Amino acid sequence: MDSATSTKNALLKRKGNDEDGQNDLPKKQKAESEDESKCAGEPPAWAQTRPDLCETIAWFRQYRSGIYSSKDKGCLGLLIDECCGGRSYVDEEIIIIRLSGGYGKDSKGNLVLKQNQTLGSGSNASVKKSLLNHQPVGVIIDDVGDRNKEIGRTLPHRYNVMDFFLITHVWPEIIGAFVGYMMRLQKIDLTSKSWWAAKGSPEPPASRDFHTRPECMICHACGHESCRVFKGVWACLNEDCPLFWEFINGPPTTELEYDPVFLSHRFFWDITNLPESPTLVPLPPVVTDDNRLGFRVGDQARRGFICPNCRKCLPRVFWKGWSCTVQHYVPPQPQGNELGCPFTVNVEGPAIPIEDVIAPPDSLPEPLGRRKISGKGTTMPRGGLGSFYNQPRFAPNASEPDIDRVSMAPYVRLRYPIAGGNIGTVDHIVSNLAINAKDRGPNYLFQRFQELDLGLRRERLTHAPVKGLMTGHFLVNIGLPYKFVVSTQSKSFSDTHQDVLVAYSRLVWATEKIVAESKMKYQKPSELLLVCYVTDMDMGYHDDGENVLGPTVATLSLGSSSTMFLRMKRKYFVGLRQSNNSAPTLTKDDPVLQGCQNYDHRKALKDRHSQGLLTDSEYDEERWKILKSTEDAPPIIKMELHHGHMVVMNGEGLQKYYEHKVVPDGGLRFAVTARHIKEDTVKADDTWMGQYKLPSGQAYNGESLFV
Ligand SMILES: O=C(O)CCC(=O)C(=O)O
Ligand SMILES: [Fe+2]
Repeated sequence: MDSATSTKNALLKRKGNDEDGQNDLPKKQKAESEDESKCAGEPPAWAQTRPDLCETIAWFRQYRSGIYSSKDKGCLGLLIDECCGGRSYVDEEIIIIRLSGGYGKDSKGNLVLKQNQTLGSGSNASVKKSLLNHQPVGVIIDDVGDRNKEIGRTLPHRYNVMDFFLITHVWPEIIGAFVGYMMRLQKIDLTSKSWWAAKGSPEPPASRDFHTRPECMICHACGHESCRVFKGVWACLNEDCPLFWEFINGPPTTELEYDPVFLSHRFFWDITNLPESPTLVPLPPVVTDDNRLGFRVGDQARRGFICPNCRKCLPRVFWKGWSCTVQHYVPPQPQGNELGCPFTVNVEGPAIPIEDVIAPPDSLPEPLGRRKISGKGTTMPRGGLGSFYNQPRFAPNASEPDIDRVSMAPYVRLRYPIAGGNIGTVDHIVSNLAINAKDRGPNYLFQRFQELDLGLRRERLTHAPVKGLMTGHFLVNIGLPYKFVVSTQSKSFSDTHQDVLVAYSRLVWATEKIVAESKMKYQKPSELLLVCYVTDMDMGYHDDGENVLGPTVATLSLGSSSTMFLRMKRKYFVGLRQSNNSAPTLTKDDPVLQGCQNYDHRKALKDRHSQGLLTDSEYDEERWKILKSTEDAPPIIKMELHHGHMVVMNGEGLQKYYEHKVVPDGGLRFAVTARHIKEDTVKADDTWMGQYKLPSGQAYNGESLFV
């Protein structure tokens, strides 16, 4: 047995003896055992939240399960957490863990295998692929408490990158009542000491035995060869054999322990001959004038890097660039390990000209009447009214708008009424080249929004499926705090640059006009949200929050184009609500909106119920007969939003019953949204932040600013 093996056995033994009378130990022994519970070094990369890790480590873009794989290469990365299985084992160079799939919690909350596993599909097939291909697999170890149970040591951080490993064995076992698979991995680099080895443990041996292999035996029933995995016992490991998991000499009398040779044997790999040598951790780039744009808004803009000082994963959080700062975290994010490191990669540079993000317009505006519906595959029209009208591209099933060239001239107004009574209206207000080029108009604002220090950053979502998940875009909130989606630190209107308020005044003009027509009471916007998108950023389906908002929401688009979709929320479209994997329930107070699934039938039932012809339970029973939780509602409105355009959603029902999403084109784009926040939803101390009176000279009149 080499010295590495004896350390390991010590580790294994200690795992079982954790609480064994530590207090009675003599001083020297106690100090040694305290060292045993600490790691010898620091990980090459670490993160406090899973999203930070997944945005930074290219071989582990897996937000939920423990295995990340690619279709071609198989398993690329895995996470060792608290539930790696009963017979799991971790030492300085070897890891033995279960494969995933088929596990669930029993009545006591223990994770148990609930069905047979196979290697035929999903992540288990990817493990097999990596085994056969000698694909390096990156491993991360997670410490949820103050000590990872598998390794028996306190790890320095929550998520810790270990190293690259190769999968050496995959075999089936009986786990509880079912067949489950296990795998053994060996660290690729055997020359340097692993950072997770015990503090004070010896260096790895200089020379290694690469010849010894575990003892193997051939099963007389199936002819398969299986190696000795467990100490003192042997069983056939061919799951198709009648003698599978039948131990010769009878079932083991004690708990199974790994055979020392199975743990200690090592394979030699010529690293240069492996299929590829991926990068373990990405170091920060050197940003130059030549490559700046790519990091600022292009292909590299969403990459994460490792801080060279403290090795923290740095996802792109700030519009200005990458920054290793405690401000990445907002309560209730973990507060530990905040090193206050000053490292930054700044990507600020000269403003990107508007011409670079919108294609040059082919011509001046076409006469509005000559509209052609474009065919499939045409590219997004850019550059103003002329090209927009050449290719209006309404979504299939989506409604066509009424065109109004007068009431908001020189803007053209496309009005989408929402079917079914009192829901509301959506106005798409189309600008043109002349409007965009006017003094302090959209072209100017696009430039200024890049030059001003607006404080744009990605924020942690408050109701995220994965803790720490960030918005897919940069944002900053002005005026009253708007906390529906993210807990944003708001800036008051009085602390906001005049140029931002120029955008605000344009939205005030648009909303005043539209609300006046609707005969609703005008509620002035008291909040302004600036959203900035670069490559790969978007905003999925959401509503803006009918409980905290007045009924009017208006957005000004600046820069690159995008498409906005509006659809009925699923629970109203199908009449059933379903959260996660739970069984569907009937939508309470189903309004049965025009355009929902089974409208006629559902409406007839609702009418009979409200006339007292059906009791509550009869109504529910009848609904269960016809409602099916099938698909999401198709979008009823699809709007192409180009530079300078505005959208006004007016009506509470639009946020309550409908949801919208924005799919940007990929270039730099700002969306400026004005909302009225209900004051009773804001802390009294904060109300001053939303107070703002446009000084004379700042109100927009539809042409240019009054100056
Ligand atoms: O990007 C946009 O145009 C709209 C953004 C939006 O829906 C929002 O901020 O809630
Ligand atoms: Fe929105």
